[in-house]
Amino acid sequence: MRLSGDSAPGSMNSSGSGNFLLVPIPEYPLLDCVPNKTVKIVVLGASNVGKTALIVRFLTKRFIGDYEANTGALYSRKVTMDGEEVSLQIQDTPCVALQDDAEGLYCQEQINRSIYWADGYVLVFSITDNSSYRTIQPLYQHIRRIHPSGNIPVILVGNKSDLLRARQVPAEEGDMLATSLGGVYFEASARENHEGVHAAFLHLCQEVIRALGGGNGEKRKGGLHLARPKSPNMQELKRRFRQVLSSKVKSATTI
Ligand SMILES: Nc1nc2c(ncn2[C@@H]2O[C@H](COP(=O)(O)OP(=O)(O)OP(=O)(O)O)[C@@H](O)[C@H]2O)c(=O)[nH]1
Repeated sequence: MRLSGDSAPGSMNSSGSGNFLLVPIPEYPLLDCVPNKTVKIVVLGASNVGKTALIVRFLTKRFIGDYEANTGALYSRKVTMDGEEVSLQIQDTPCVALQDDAEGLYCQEQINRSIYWADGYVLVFSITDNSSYRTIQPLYQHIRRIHPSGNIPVILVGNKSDLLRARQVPAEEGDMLATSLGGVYFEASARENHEGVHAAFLHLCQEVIRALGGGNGEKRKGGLHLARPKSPNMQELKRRFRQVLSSKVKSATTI
């Protein structure tokens, strides 16, 4: 589906006009995909922490005030990193939740598939919501169960850093947790700042490329075998585009 701008289906140029471009990944590779350089990232976290807002901010530099609870959209973009073209694929996911006993994690099958599929992980909590922070450790353990061996490129994002007065999670705790997971902590505000969000995604992309050894071959062997997540259907995409193009656009920053 081609909505605006000059991108071929399945690709997004990192430069260009201020048009809002979110293009679904097709089920089959397209000719303009960058061979051997695909970075697959999944964004995970509890409800309402800003997963969709972060992705939209990263891809478009914009913040859209309200999002419907998402069912898991997959976005594609072509970016240039360190002078090389990379096909970046970002999977948004429905929320995960702790079970009542706070031991286990409720994770839809669709999310498990995304975890298996991905090369890198953005774990998001809101600095204003301690329970979303407490979800991160079990979430990481869940990822580990799906990928029992090997390096797991991960970043931890404490979102909503603009809401300082409502802060429930100190930055030091975010730092410590990220370190214990083998990742880096970023505090960001999808609402107020593009740079922080961009820096976080960029860092993860670089980690993924490093972990894949510059190529895109068969990465982690073993673990569960789960099929690639499905692209969102056209109806869902049309709905999301309408939403994005509606008057709810709060910021008119252009790419
Ligand atoms: N103040 C503030 N609000 C934010 C920020 N990021 C997101 N929000 C708001 O938080 C709410 C949830 O944002 P979403 O992006 O839908 O969060 P999500 O994690 O995808 O939510 P689920 O679909 O429930 O999983 C929305 O009302 C956003 O406007 C932020 O950085 N600061």
